[in-house]
Amino acid sequence: MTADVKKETLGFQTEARQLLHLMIHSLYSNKEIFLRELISNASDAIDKLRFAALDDDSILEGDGDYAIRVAVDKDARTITISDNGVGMNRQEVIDNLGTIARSGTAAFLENLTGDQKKDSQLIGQFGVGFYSAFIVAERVEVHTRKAGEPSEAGVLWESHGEAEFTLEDRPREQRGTAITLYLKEDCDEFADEWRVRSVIKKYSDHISVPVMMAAASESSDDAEDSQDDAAAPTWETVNEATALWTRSRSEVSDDEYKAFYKHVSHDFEEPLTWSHNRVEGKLEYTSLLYVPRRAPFDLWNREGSRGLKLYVQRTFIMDDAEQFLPLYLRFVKGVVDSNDLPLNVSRELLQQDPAVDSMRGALTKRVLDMLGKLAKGSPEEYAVFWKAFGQVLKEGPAEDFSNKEKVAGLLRFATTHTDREEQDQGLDDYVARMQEDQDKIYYVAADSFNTARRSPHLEVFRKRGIEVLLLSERIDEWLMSHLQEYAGKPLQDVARGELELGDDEKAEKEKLAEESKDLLERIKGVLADEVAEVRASTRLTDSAACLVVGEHELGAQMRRIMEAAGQPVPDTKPTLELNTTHPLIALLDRESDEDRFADFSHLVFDQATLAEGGQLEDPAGYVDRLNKVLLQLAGS
Ligand SMILES: Nc1ncnc2c1ncn2[C@@H]1O[C@H](COP(=O)(O)OP(=O)(O)OP(=O)(O)O)[C@@H](O)[C@H]1O
Repeated sequence: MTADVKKETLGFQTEARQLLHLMIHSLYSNKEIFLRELISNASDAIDKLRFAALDDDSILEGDGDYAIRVAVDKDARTITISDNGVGMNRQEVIDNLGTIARSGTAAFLENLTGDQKKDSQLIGQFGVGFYSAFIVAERVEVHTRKAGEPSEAGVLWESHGEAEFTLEDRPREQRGTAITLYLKEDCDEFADEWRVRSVIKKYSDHISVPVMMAAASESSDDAEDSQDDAAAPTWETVNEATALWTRSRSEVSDDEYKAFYKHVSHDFEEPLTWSHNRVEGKLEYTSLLYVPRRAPFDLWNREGSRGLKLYVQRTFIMDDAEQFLPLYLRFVKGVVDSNDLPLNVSRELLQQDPAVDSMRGALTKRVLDMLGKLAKGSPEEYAVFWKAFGQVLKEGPAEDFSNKEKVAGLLRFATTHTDREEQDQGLDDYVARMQEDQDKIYYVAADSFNTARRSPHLEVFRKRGIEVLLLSERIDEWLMSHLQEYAGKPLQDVARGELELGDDEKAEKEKLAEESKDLLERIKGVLADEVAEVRASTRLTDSAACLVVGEHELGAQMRRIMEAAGQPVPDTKPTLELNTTHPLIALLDRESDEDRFADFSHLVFDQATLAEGGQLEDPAGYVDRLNKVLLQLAGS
């Protein structure tokens, strides 16, 4: 018979071992969370079974009374969490409790610094799950049997949370999973019934499955009594046990909303804000949407997990239902519970269902309104949001044409108004500060904040006190190409096309062009290969020159990004604009030596390229010419 028992010892996957080690050593100050994690897993296991039973209820073996039971034994110093959920077979136990298969894990582990304090914050972002048992336990036993399989299929998993675990066959009458923690010496508070009750109330009230403990009157500190109770306890429900989103808003406290967020998001931090709504009418559904405080590791991974937990008439259907929100709102977490979708809905069906489309439209508006409210009501919290998710929101105008204006109102920028790197100015702020005769929203794009801020293109704007948005993120120029206007005001790149800030400017420009006609032509002759045109500038006050691209051409910043990505870019030349009042340009005008004139012209062009953060085609040539001029000036 013993041959059947098949006990084997297996090693944890390296990453799992790392995680275990880290967890045990860094989450010490927050021990009680293990209970939340294990109850959360038990509730997920029950949700999964409930869902599987929609197809075939024989899997329930006649027991549809779902419950999670928590039993403590003070003398043995154990706590056991059992559920009658789906359970696991041998292979699933190996896969789930010996490795870490979740996406983002690798990224998480790469981010570890070895600094305990920092790492424990990281782990908070990551969600710890089953392994958190080892924060309080020196040994953990998992006895489980998959629903629908015979009792002989039961498996016992056991580990001290170090390098290995063992696995053996152990029949189990009851389907589902029982996890027993043999508590560390200084963790025996978790074998105390009242302590455990209070932790359950704190974290698991919102879980829709009853979490039960032996009735209070029956368990006592007396060792003998608790043994008797263990034989036939009367169980009573400790948590609220109604799905939180089905309750009315006025009945749910902020703490409950926060606890529920942690359950659905596996985030340790509190959410920034949330929105809970019941919709009645043509479509009936309830949604509870949260905005997290921090970006998950897989935010930039297009296959990363996103989407909402979908329930149909309170039955859990799937995680990560991404059809209910657009990609640029992929940071939103929460639940949607529909009364209209069929219980057997699949991902494929969701894609085709017109009800899903209209829910998506409404949920998108909800999220945008929630963000709008946050921005208005608590700008500091909104700044936290913007730091974490601003770049994702910038994808909005391109992805979601119908909400372009709404999304644009939520964007935040650095501008010349504050001249600080913080992106904290909205377009509404900008529009409110616009000058009387100003009809455009101006921006400059560069590859860093400082390059943008020091751009020669800004000179005339600064002189006239006209505000300019300072853009320095890769996505910005692309964003602007989709945004085009806000509040009826076109967005204008200050480095593009001909600039006329007022009527007087036009006349001035014509005058300048006329006066310096010869010089401009002379330079154009020298730089014919580099520039499309040379003209007198009204943009500059301090700098000698700047480059300008055509109204409909690729911006310089976009061009650099595309080149860096190895993408083909159209072969167009910029226009060189000169500040004809600048002493250097005056010097150029007086230069009669043609060679020196050519060197000077190239220098001016190269400097204009450098000032906007561009790369020189021939940096060595630039250095040669510059040195030549310097030596001449020094008289040698
Ligand atoms: N009580 C349980 N019943 C059935 N399966 C379970 C149970 N507890 C854990 N598992 C399985 O083990 C897997 C790993 O659990 P773990 O808590 O480490 O991660 P997770 O639940 O996937 O992620 P997180 O804890 O961050 O939510 C689960 O996905 C689930 O498949």
